[in-house]
Amino acid sequence: MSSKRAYVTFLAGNGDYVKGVVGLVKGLRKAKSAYPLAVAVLPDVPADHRKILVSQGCIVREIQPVYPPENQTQFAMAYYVINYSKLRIWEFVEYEKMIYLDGDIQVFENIDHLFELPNGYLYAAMDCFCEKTWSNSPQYKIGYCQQCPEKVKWPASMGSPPPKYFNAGMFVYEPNLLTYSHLLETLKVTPPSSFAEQDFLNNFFRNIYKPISHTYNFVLAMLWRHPEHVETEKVKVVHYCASPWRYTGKEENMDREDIKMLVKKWKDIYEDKSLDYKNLAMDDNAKLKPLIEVLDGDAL
Ligand SMILES: O=c1ccn([C@@H]2O[C@H](COP(=O)(O)OP(=O)(O)O)[C@@H](O)[C@H]2O)c(=O)[nH]1
Ligand SMILES: OC[C@H]1O[C@H](O[C@@H]2[C@@H](O)[C@H](O)[C@@H](O)[C@H](O)[C@@H]2O)[C@H](O)[C@@H](O)[C@H]1O
Ligand SMILES: [Mn+2]
Repeated sequence: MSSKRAYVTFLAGNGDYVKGVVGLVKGLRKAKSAYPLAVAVLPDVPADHRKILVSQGCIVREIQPVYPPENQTQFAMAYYVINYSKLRIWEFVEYEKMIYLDGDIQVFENIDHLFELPNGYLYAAMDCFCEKTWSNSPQYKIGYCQQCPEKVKWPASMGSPPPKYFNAGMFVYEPNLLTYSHLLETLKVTPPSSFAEQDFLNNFFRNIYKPISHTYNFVLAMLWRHPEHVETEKVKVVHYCASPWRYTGKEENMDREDIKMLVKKWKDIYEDKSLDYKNLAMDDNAKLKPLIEVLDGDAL
C-alpha cells in the first residue's frame, strides 16, 4: 500500500485554464506544501501547455474523456459535460490519498494537514444553492439553501430536506480501482442532471461524504450570498468560479473591493517569478520563455 500523496487538478482544452493550473502549483509552492501537483490532462491539451506545466514542476498525466450516457439534459453550463472526465483521477492508485482542486482555485495557506484526515471518507466543503445557475432546482425555487437552513425552512410537504451537498471543486479522496470501476459502471446507468459530475459524485459518495469548513473551498458567491458565514481572514483556499485570469470587474458582483483584493492576490502569485520551479536547466528555461510569453500575451 503506497503512502504517496499528491494534489491533483484537471485540465481540458487549449484555452487559458492552463494559467489557473500554473497559478495553483505556484500557490501550493508558496504555501510550502510537501506534496506535488498532478495534472490530469485531456488529449486536447496542447504539447506547449504540457511543457509549461512540467517546467513548473507539475506531474502531467494524460487521461481519456469520460462522457455521461446519451441525454437531453440541459446542464447548468453547457461545458460541464467535460467535467465528467474528472472521474479518471480515481485511477491514480500510485497515490494512497489525493486532494483534488479545480484549476480556478488558489491555495493561500498550507492545507497539507487534510491528508491526515481518517481514511474511508470523502471530505469536501458544502456548496451554496443561491446562484442563478441553480434556478432550475427545487431548492432555488423556494429560496432554500443548506448554508442557512433556518432562513427558509424545507417544507415537510416536500419530504425530507436534500442531504448535505458538496462543491466538487475541492475534495479529499483515496484513489481506488474498485471505486473507479464502480463509478464508471454507475455512470452508465445514471441520468445526467444540471451539475453534471458534481451531482453524480454527491449521489455516489452520499454515505461517506464528510463536510469540512468552507475555509478549504471558499466559493466567492458566499461573499454576497452568506456574508454572515464569512470570516475572510480564516479562508485558506479560494474557489474563484470565474477564472481570475480573465477578471474584468464588469460581471455582476465582481466590482466589489474584496473580490478585487482576492483577484490581485491570485495575480501576484501567478506573476511571482520567485515562485517558478527552480530545477530547470538554463537552456530549458530559454526554450520555455517564448511559450510562456505567448501564454501571458493574452489579457491577464
Ligand atoms: O474548458 C475548461 C473547463 C473546465 N476545466 C477544468 O474543470 C474545472 C471545473 O470547471 P469550472 O471551474 O469552470 O467550474 P466551476 O467551478 O466554475 O463550476 C476547472 O476548474 C478546470 O480545472 C478546464 O480545464 N477547461
Ligand atoms: O460540473 C459542475 C461544476 O459544479 C461546481 O461549480 C458550480 C457550483 O459551485 C455552483 O454552486 C455554482 O453556483 C456554479 O457557479 C459553479 O459553476 C464545481 O465547482 C465545478 O468543479 C464542477 O463540478
Ligand atoms: Mn471551479
